Amino acid sequence: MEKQKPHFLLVTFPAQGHINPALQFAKLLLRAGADVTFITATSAHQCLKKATVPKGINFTTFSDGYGDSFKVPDADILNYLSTFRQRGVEALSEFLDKSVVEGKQITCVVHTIIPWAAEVARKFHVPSTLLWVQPAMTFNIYYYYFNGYGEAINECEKDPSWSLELPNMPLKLKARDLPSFLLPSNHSLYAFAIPSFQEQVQQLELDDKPIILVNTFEALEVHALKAIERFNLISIGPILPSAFLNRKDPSDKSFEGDLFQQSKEADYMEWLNSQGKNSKVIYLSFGSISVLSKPQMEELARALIQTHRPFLWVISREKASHGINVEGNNEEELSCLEELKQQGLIVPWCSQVEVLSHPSVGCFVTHCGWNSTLESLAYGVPMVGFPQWTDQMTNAKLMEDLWKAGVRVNVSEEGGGVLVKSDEIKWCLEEVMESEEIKENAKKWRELAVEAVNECGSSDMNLKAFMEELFNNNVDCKKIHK
Ligand SMILES: O=c1ccn([C@@H]2O[C@H](COP(=O)(O)OP(=O)(O)O[C@H]3O[C@H](CO)[C@@H](O)[C@H](O)[C@H]3O)[C@@H](O)[C@H]2O)c(=O)[nH]1
Repeated sequence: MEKQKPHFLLVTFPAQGHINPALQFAKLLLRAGADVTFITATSAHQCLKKATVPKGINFTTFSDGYGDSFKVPDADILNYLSTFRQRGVEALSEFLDKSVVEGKQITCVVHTIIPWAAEVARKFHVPSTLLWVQPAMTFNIYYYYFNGYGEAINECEKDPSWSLELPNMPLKLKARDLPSFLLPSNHSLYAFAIPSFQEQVQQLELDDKPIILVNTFEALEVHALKAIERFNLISIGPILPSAFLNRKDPSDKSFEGDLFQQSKEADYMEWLNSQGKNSKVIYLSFGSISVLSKPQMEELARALIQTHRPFLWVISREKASHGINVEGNNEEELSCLEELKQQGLIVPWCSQVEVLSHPSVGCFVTHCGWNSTLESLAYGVPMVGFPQWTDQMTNAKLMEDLWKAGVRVNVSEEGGGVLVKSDEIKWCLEEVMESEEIKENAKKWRELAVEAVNECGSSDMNLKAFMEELFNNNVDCKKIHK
C-alpha cells in the first residue's frame, strides 16, 4: 500500500500574534512535504482571504459567533471563549471523525494556546503538540505558578521590594516583570486567563515528557528551555519569513496572514528607501491588540519631536472594527500633528518584517509582544520596550536585562503611575540609538538567530528531528531530545 503523506492539523486562536507564527510553521511543514489543514475561526479566515495566504494550505473554519468580521473579544471574553471552544471542539472532532471514516491518518494536531485541541486529539488517539508562541520563560513562569509558586507570586504586589527567583531560571523577577495576568490586582479583570493557562499545563501533564515547540532559539533561552525536567521544550524559531532571515527562500517575504489592511496611499517602503542607510529611523508599533490612551499618545508624539529623528509610526484605527476600544488611538487628535507629519510617517498597518529588516531603521519602540520582540532580535534592531499587558512585561525584562538589546521605559509616579512621560521616552530613544553595547548585542542576536535556523543550526535540527519522528509514523515524540 502506498504510504500516505503526513498530514498536520494546525489549530490556532484567531489573533494576529498566533496566526503569524502558525502560518509560518505551516509553510515549514509544507516545504518538508506534509499536507497542512489550518483550523481557525471563520471571522479571522475572512480577513486572511483578503491577504495572500500561503499556497497549499487547506482551511477548515468554524464560526466563533462573530460572523464574517474578525473581532478581539474583550467585553464578554468568558462568553466568547466558551462559544469558541464549543464550536472549535465540534469542528475539530468532525474533521477527525471524517478522517477515520475515510481511512486518512492524521499525523499530529499542532495547536497554539488552545487546551481543548489537545483534549479532542487525545480522544481520537492522534498525537498533539503545543506550539508555544511566547518565550520559554513565560511558559515556565505559568508552570511554576501552578506548581508550588502560586502563593509566593500572589504576594508580589504587597511589598515593593518583592522579588522571586524561580528554579533554574536566569533572572530574578519583580512584580512588574511577571505576566500581567498573574498579578492579583488583575485576577478579576482577566478572569479568563489563569484557568486557560492552567488547563493548558494540566493537558500537558497528562503525557510523559511531552514535546512543546517553542518559537525561540537556543542561544536566547538556553536556561529556560531546560528549566523544567518533566517537559521537553524544543526551540524551533525564530519562525519568520526566510527572505529577511537566512534568505533560504527569497520569495518568502511575509507571513501572508495580515488581519489588518495596509495603507493604500502611503508607500512607506519608498519613504524608508529615501531616508538613507544610517538615518536611524524610529519605528513604532504596539501590535494588533494594544492601544495607547490619548495622553500617552501626546507624550510619545512630543518625545518624537524632541529627538528630531525621522519615524514610522503604526496607528491602527482599524482595531476599532475588530472590536477594540480605540479611544485616543487617533493621530488626527494629536495636538502636534502638523509638526509630526514634517518629521515622519504615520501608517495604519505595515509589513513589519520588511520594515525591521530595512537598513534605515535604527530602533523599534515596541509593546514587546513576543512576535515583535523576536522579529526585532532576528533583524538586529535595538528596542525601546513599552510593555502593556500579558507576557509583554516579561519579554521587556528579558530584552533589557538578559539580552541587553534595548531599554524599557519607566512609568512616571505622577498622577497615579499610568503615563510614560516624553522626557523618559526621549531618554530611552537616545540611549538605544547611541549605545554601542546595545547595537553590538542586537547585531549578535541577529547572527545567532540566523545560525539557529540555518542548515544544521539548533532550530533546524530540532524541527527536522520532530518531523522525522512523525513522518516515519513513529509517533513516539518522547524520543526526541535536544
Ligand atoms: O503594522 C504592523 C504591526 C504588526 N505586524 C505583525 O503583527 C504581529 C504582532 O504580534 P505581537 O508582536 O506578538 O503582538 P500582538 O498582536 O499584540 O500579540 C499578542 O499575542 C502574542 C503571542 O501570544 C503575545 O506575545 C502578545 O503579548 C499579545 O498581545 C507581528 O508578527 C508583527 O510583525 C505587522 O505585520 N504590521
